[in-house]
Amino acid sequence: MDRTTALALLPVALLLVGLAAYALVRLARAERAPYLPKWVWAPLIVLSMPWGAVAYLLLARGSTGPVTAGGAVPPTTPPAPPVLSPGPQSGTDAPMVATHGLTRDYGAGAGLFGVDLRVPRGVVYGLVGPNGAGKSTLLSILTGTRRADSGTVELGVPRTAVAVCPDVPEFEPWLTAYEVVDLARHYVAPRLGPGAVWDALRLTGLGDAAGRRVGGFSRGMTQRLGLAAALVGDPELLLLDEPTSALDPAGRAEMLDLVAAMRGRRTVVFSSHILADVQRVADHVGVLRAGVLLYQGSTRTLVDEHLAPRWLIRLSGAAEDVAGKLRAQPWVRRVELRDAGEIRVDADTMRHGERGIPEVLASCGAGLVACEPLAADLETAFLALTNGQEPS
Ligand SMILES: Nc1ncnc2c1ncn2[C@@H]1O[C@H](COP(=O)(O)OP(=O)(O)OP(=O)(O)O)[C@@H](O)[C@H]1O
Repeated sequence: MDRTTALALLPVALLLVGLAAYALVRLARAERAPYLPKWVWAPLIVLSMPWGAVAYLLLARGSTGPVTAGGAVPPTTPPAPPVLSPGPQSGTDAPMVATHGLTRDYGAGAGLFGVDLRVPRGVVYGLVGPNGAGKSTLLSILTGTRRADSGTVELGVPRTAVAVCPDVPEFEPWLTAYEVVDLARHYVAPRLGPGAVWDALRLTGLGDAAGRRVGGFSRGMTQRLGLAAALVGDPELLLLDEPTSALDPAGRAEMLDLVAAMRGRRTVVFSSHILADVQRVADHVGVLRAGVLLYQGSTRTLVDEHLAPRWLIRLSGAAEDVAGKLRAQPWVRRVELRDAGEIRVDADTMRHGERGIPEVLASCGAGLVACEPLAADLETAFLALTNGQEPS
């Protein structure tokens, strides 16, 4: 080869080497490679220049795309890149979701401020807060559809193992339910067969509606379809925005059972304004107010911490004596004498009640039927934390 030909071919050679180098860098940074192990891709890229590099870049692009709303329809415009430092974390104790100082300031006090979220693996995590607390902002940053001003998000799984379901999922009205979920399968889990589509439809109670066009679906059915589309890829992390908002009581109960059954197998983060629902299925809870995470941890602990020091006493005989003696105790705040020998007592502290009530009952020789602390619920704890602001 003469010098002139060699010089003419130099840019092409540089381009091929550059392409291979770029593919190798992408491969090295990827958590896992599409279809083949990483150690197979590396020599393939080098030895079959440029075809190995081209094939890798095309396939990798398809397999690491953004998580789709409802897991079904690819977004028409790419979402703004969130502040993300994904990378799976090692060890079973590593949280499934961890944010560090997540901030999105909309101005005038609205937004999200320094949120350090920790979602352990395998839990059902309920996100609650009053109107405008920042729940949607937080969820949309986690899903990658909104950008944070500062802070980071770490996910314990690749983004391909994350599925999202918005509160009002939207689908092309002329598609059937089967086609919607099948489309999601093609996009997020082509390795799975049509059986996965049927499983997801049946699980969400849409097996009989598989052939119906979704344009005629009610809001509740559309919400279930969104969940089916999200579940078809067998995600490890499921992010649900108000999953029960459009459902009637029976549909809500079914959806909650479905979510509860995922505990241990998947990690579910869901926002809800129905605190009874959250208390029923969420073993962990995060309480947001004005963009600040006021509490996160076990739902049980939150409720227990706000147990009202209040007891219900049932007596077999006349309760007036006992009520009178209780009123005379310095640690008793309030005594309510009810019909049928029932007394409700508010004490200063749980400890005072636990010790003082049995003493008073014994000193009166009262015929005791029952004496039980009145359980607080998540609503009580929530209102105490948020200064009486209603959840929304
Ligand atoms: N794009 C935006 N630009 C400016 N302000 C916004 C924007 N999005 C949300 N906000 C404001 O940020 C605050 C938090 O909103 P966000 O929707 O995250 O709260 P939320 O807890 O989901 O409320 P809701 O329960 O009412 O849906 C609100 O005051 C809202 O008005």
